[in-house]
Amino acid sequence: MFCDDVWKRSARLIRAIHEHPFNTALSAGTLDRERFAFYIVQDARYLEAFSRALALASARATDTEDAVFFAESAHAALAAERTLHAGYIEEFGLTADDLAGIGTSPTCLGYSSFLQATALADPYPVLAAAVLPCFWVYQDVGTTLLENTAGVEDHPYRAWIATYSDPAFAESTERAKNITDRLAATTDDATREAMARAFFRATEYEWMFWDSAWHRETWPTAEWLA
Ligand SMILES: Cc1ncc(C[n+]2csc(CCO)c2C)c(N)n1
Repeated sequence: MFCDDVWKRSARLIRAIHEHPFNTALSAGTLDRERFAFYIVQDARYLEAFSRALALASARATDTEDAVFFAESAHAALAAERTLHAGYIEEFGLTADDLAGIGTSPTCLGYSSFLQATALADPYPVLAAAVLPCFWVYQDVGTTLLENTAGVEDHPYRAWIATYSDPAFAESTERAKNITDRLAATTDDATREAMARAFFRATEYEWMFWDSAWHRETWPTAEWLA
């Protein structure tokens, strides 16, 4: 199956995501607020782009059930997750001015642009493969975080962990995998190869997204603009 194959081929990258200092610190509850705040702000921007890519997947879906799934996911990305983000933004005491002053990072823009370009210019099966790591990687990381933090009281990132370890979320991941497997099974070799490349690229961006939050990535040229 396509999904099992690309997941296996991503094993080293997935391990690097689990072992990334951002995620080990998140798990230990020692992740500093500045890094998490940076992540949340970038993620809120990413989610807007991701939601548009899912809405386009819904519009382009050839199967009505798949269209429903992508439309619901587009809504969930904006609604449920924004509640989570709004909660943390309030907790960190970030004002509208603070948010406006935090530029979109190169990695956030890269991942968002990649998804939107794929949504607009690539075959529909490639788009399905490109959005899959977003579901799968978070479900995988969320479940591991829940296992590792089950006994911890008052974990500062409990709400984040609960969102991604929710069984309903595992169900969405299964749906996204089933859709992608079905599309891969019924398309040609060249498109299947493009699907694998899109899956790997998105998974690389998932690692980069955490890494960019850890380093609070900025534009190296930012200071040269007035
Ligand atoms: C960089 C980044 N990648 C994936 C997710 C997870 N995620 C966001 S929306 C959605 C599906 C619909 O709820 C999922 C799984 C995230 N938050 N940030």
